[in-house]
Amino acid sequence: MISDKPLRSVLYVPVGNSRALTKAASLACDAVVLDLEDSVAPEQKAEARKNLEAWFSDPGGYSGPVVVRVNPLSSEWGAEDIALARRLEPDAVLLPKVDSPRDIIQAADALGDDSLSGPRIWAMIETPRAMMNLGAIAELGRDPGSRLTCFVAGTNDLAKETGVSATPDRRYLVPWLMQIVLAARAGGLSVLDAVANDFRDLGAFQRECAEASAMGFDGKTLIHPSQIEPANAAFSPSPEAVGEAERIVAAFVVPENAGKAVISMEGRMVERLHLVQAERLLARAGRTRS
Ligand SMILES: CC(C)(COP(=O)(O)OP(=O)(O)OC[C@H]1O[C@@H](n2cnc3c(N)ncnc32)[C@H](O)[C@@H]1OP(=O)(O)O)[C@@H](O)C(=O)NCCC(=O)NCCSC(=O)C[C@H](O)C(=O)O
Ligand SMILES: [Mg+2]
Repeated sequence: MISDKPLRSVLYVPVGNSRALTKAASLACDAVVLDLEDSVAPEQKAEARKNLEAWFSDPGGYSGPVVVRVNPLSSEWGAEDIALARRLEPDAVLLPKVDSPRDIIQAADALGDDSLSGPRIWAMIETPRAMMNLGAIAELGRDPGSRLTCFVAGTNDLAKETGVSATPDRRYLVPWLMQIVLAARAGGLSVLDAVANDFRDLGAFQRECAEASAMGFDGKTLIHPSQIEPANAAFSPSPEAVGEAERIVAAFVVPENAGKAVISMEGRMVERLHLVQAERLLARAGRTRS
């Protein structure tokens, strides 16, 4: 979350593409990632920074959360990108190719001395070293001064760096995706699934979103406007889930259940931890209702 906002659909917008930048204001995504990294060719990096600055001075009516994906700090563009982000103050900076906690600490320092204000940091988990260091990176989420608030899976780079086949059913990637979710929760972080490259096959995309929601992701990163609506639907609580949550809350307030730790409801055991889950789901439903 950026504060308490949902992150069901987070759209990458290539900063080198002015039509796409203009389009952002008309789209129903929960957040945009203005991308200075892989969607911008090396010779267009300087121009893209200018586009980014111009967009910040006139976002064309866009009023949602804004994340800027910078180039890796170790690259020739990283320092200038992060200095620009410090000046523009987006809600968050997305750091690609994070390998270790040191990358986050270095970026947090570059964003300013007062780490409790200014942009938060989202970390892309897309390198073998990040996978091996997941626990230590996630632990930074427990310290608000680290700025770290979100993990974003990057399966294109993970497949490239490991040689794993990115099959349509993601069977070889799913174990790593589950580790990313687990680590994010250990660190109190939000967590977003990777992009689906085949943006014309919306049937496959819906299945991937349903799977990602069941895996515990808060939302999905997207590359095309056609993916927004299916992602919003998949990561919003279903009417059935809302109905069940309401019945659990109601069951705990009836006088005969007052003070009980465990009750029987509709033939199954319901504990107070289920009440906490139900209350969370209802809060999420309230935020995502549109
Ligand atoms: C994939 C695309 C190159 C397809 O572009 P195109 O063929 O132009 O699509 P359409 O003609 O269908 O577009 C229709 C209109 O929608 C606008 N559009 C398209 N994409 C976006 C977008 N991402 N944001 C905003 N608006 C968008 C078009 O401009 C058209 O508008 P109009 O003409 O006014 O009607 C293209 O979709 C694209 O470039 N997508 C983003 C690519 C990107 O950002 N890639 C980097 C992020 S993914 C990544 O890095 C993965 C990760 O790191 C990992 O390792 O896994
Ligand atoms: Mg990547």
